Amino acid sequence: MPDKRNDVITWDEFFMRVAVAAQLRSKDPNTQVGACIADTNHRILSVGYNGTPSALNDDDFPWGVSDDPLLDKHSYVVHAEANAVLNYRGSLKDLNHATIYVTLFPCHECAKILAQVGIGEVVYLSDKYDGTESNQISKRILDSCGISYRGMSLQS
Ligand SMILES: O=c1ccn([C@H]2C[C@H](O)[C@@H](COP(=O)(O)O)O2)c(=O)[nH]1
Ligand SMILES: [Zn+2]
Repeated sequence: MPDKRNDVITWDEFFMRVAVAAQLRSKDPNTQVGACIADTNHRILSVGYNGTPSALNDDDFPWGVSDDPLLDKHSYVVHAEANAVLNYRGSLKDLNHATIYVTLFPCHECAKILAQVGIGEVVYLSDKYDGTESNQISKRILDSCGISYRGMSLQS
């Protein structure tokens, strides 16, 4: 009888790899973001990545940045975390105490959404906007709502 495999990847690594796979779908040329929401029973509830609303033709919208909001991609992109919440087909109360795995630390707008649906923990790969205004507001929101957050890295 062969022994069972024990060197399997951790749950953290599994869910983060799902988030990394999701970000591969992003058309953003500068920053691709993926998100995976898992419940306390290690079940994946939802996945999302940053992109324009699906009803828009993303060829008709800018992918660069501009001082003119009409010509700036940020005006049209739905963030990965928001998409992961919006893509969930069940009752939003299922997201209570769930963990979101994100490839980029959530901005303050996403932090508000995560707080509102009761996410319990944020696990992130990159915090490349650490110290920016949005990042500081995001951490203030998460701290105030008792949402824990921690960084992790993936083995290559
Ligand atoms: O919480 C976040 C923050 C940002 N995003 C998305 C939005 C944009 O598509 C990119 C950021 O582009 P930059 O060129 O780095 O400004 O990331 C997100 O999905 N979630
Ligand atoms: Zn965001």
